[in-house]
Amino acid sequence: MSLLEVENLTKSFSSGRDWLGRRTKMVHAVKGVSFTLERGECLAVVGESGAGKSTVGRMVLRLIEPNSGSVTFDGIDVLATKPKQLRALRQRMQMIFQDPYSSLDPRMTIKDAVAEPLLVHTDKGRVTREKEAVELLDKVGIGSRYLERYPAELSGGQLQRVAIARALTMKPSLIVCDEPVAALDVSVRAQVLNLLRDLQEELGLAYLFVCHDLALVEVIADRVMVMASGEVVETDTTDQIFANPRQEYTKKLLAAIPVPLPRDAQGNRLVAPGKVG
Ligand SMILES: Nc1ncnc2c1ncn2[C@@H]1O[C@H](COP(=O)(O)OP(=O)(O)OP(=O)(O)O)[C@@H](O)[C@H]1O
Repeated sequence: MSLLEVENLTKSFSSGRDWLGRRTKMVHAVKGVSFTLERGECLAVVGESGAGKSTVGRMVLRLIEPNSGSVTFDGIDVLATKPKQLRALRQRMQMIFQDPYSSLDPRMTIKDAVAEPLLVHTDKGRVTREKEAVELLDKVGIGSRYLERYPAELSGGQLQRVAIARALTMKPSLIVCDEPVAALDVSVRAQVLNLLRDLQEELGLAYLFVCHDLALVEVIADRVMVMASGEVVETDTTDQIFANPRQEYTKKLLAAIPVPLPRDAQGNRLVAPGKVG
């Protein structure tokens, strides 16, 4: 049994209103998407803007309710869970958003933000909660001098590290990463990507990695699912997608990568996973 099994997910949104204010136009954002994700695996979801990538990621966590289809996480039918059970389940499948600032409470110190899930979901005492938060922050490269600071006092890269630490507090086995480095300065993207890669290896995490930048995908993903207009175009190992894309759409996406990826004379990539930046 795979960690995550997604079958035939479909989602339409109504957008636009007629002269009476009634919603009219339907956007078919996701049409019959199926895939699996193994424990410890990174599956990238790529495609142009509007392809339906984020909607798929959010439906897996039921942040968006699908119209139809099924999501099975660790044998549990996610779409059938009751609110209390879903809250518990969401601790084991977390999400990291593009904008780390919006995922953190501006009035909470960094240490409290990371310790908060332990307060809400466990009966651990304050000392233990704070100790675990400090350890996690250290693991993501946030030193002790930032513990009592507020989100507004940190850079985008530091905030994304904090958001990652918070996502790890409850020891999830799956993290949906929605464009986790897109909003960061180019100079810190590789560092955060490296961190995600290292954590994946160390903790055996599975990532559903929503990303429009194929250059990043090649570094972190084991497999790639290409989406266009709400549908899956092709899914294959990262090496196959880059070396032998089967679909024209995938070939066009690859051709649009602005800087050719560094390769040796045999065509192998020179930047090994986990060695970026
Ligand atoms: N809440 C919503 N209401 C109406 N339409 C929506 C909503 N969310 C998404 N859509 C539409 O669904 C389609 C897929 O959006 P989605 O954000 O999943 O695409 P994406 O591939 O993640 O693109 P991007 O990288 O630009 O976010 C788009 O046409 C989008 O406008």
